[in-house]
Amino acid sequence: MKAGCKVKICGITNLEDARLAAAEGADYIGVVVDVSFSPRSLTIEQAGKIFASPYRPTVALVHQISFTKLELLISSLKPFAVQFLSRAADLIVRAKKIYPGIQMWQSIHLPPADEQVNRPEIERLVWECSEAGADLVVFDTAAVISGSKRFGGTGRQSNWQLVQQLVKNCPLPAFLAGGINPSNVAQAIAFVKPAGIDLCSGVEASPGQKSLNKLRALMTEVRKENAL
Ligand SMILES: O=C(O)c1ccccc1NCC(=O)[C@H](O)[C@H](O)COP(=O)(O)O
Repeated sequence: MKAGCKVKICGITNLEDARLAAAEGADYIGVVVDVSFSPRSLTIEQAGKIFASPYRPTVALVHQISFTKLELLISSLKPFAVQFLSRAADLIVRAKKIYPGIQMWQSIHLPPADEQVNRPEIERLVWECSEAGADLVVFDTAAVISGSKRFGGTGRQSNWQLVQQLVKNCPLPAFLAGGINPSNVAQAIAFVKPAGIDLCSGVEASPGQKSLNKLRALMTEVRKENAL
């Protein structure tokens, strides 16, 4: 991975937003596939056009997927990477043998900043996915929204002091996600020093629709930080 903080714009639901994110300078785009608790989720069929588009390496986000469904997803979409929102060490071991050219990313969820964290458990998950052969981890926030637990797309920050330590000690490249937006992205990059940032709701006009102004404001801040 080249120097400078990478940017993944996630929760892309349509081709125009994929084009916009690429034109504004994002490095990756993310599409949530068949995730019941996401308002931005697409079926494999709906996601096909975005994965076939030429804009940016595209990551498929999945939750509690079977190996058979994972094979179907990979053969249909040919993603740059698969990002697992639930624990997936066993799937990663199997998938790496059959699809060595496809990156396997693991989301690791922390609670919102004002809640207690089980740090040894988080460190164990990092170790587990590293041993399994994952290429990258994403430290994201899980939170209860409107009565149900959401593993991503929450707009909530976790404890960035803790993430700073986790990133520093992580054996894999680590991205920061959760509640990043144009007004806090400079602090996120300068303080946590992640290999990349991953965001969704902070650059939207409404759920599932990206905002050109917010994307542009975000990328201006990222470029300033990357130039320091
Ligand atoms: O975006 C969603 O709707 C979503 C729902 C369930 C799981 C993951 C989801 N998005 C994945 C992402 O990678 C987001 O960029 C990440 O969770 C951060 O979201 P946000 O706090 O909205 O920036």
